[in-house]
Amino acid sequence: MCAATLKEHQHGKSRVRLGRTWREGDVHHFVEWTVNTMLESDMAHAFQDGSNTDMTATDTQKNTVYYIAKQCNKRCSPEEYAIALARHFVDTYPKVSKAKVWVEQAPWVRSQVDGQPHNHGFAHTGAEIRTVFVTADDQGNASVTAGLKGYKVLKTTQSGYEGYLRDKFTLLPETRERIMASSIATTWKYSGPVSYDAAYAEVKEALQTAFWGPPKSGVYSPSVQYTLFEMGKLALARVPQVESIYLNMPNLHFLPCNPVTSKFEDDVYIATSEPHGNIEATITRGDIEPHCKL
Ligand SMILES: O=c1[nH]c(=O)c2[nH]c(=O)[nH]c2[nH]1
Repeated sequence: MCAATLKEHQHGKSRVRLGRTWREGDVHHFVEWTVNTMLESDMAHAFQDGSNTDMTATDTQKNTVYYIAKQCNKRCSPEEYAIALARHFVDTYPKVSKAKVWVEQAPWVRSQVDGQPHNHGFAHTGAEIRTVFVTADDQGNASVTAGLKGYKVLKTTQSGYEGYLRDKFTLLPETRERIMASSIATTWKYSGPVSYDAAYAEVKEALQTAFWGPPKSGVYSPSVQYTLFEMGKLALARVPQVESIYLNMPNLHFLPCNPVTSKFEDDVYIATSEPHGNIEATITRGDIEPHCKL
């Protein structure tokens, strides 16, 4: 084998995604961070001799990302969090000479319902796309289908999932307290001409209101399925020209996280998008009274 010199080396964990809530009474704060770590350390022997002695495994680094988020028990900036994490690595492991931490914060902002800031509802800014599908035939008929996709919404409480079939394949614990998050894709068909901008705004507001509920108390969701139907019903109730509405709502999971020595207290979550649940339905006009009278 030719002579070779090992130059710079480092090892870390990439794309560790976490959700962190801080509950200040009824008002919840929420961040979603994607964290990358890299450790420069005295680990040449791992590359050269195949010995892993004293190595801080990347799995350990990943667990520490969640652990330090748990330790941040007061609302903090991503900078303060990253400093605490980087310091932890150099202070805890003598072989580590430098820790590098990158954090990306997802653009979740507090939502508004009825012009009021919501206690526990959040919307992702910027990703929403308005869609239109039109047909016109040679008989003078036309149809207009409007829509919205990539609209990410989240609530930190007032969501659960219980009572489902259990068999040997079922591992999911039942809960009445979880984060619910989705990226809404929806299309709705108009029965005739309408003021399209105003109708779009009204449908969107109906979907938001049924998802988050009133600004102070929210509304309990027993499943994405139930909430989806409530959303569709409220859109039909509020905008008479909407003939039917299709809603697709992935269940973007934020899983309870037990960071090493501490217990889950509805505070630190493992953010995932793969795999995710996927729920959809088409709702048409009938004699329906929306439960959500808002
Ligand atoms: O609201 C939910 N609906 C489901 O169909 C489902 N399935 C699952 O595992 N979690 C959930 N949550």
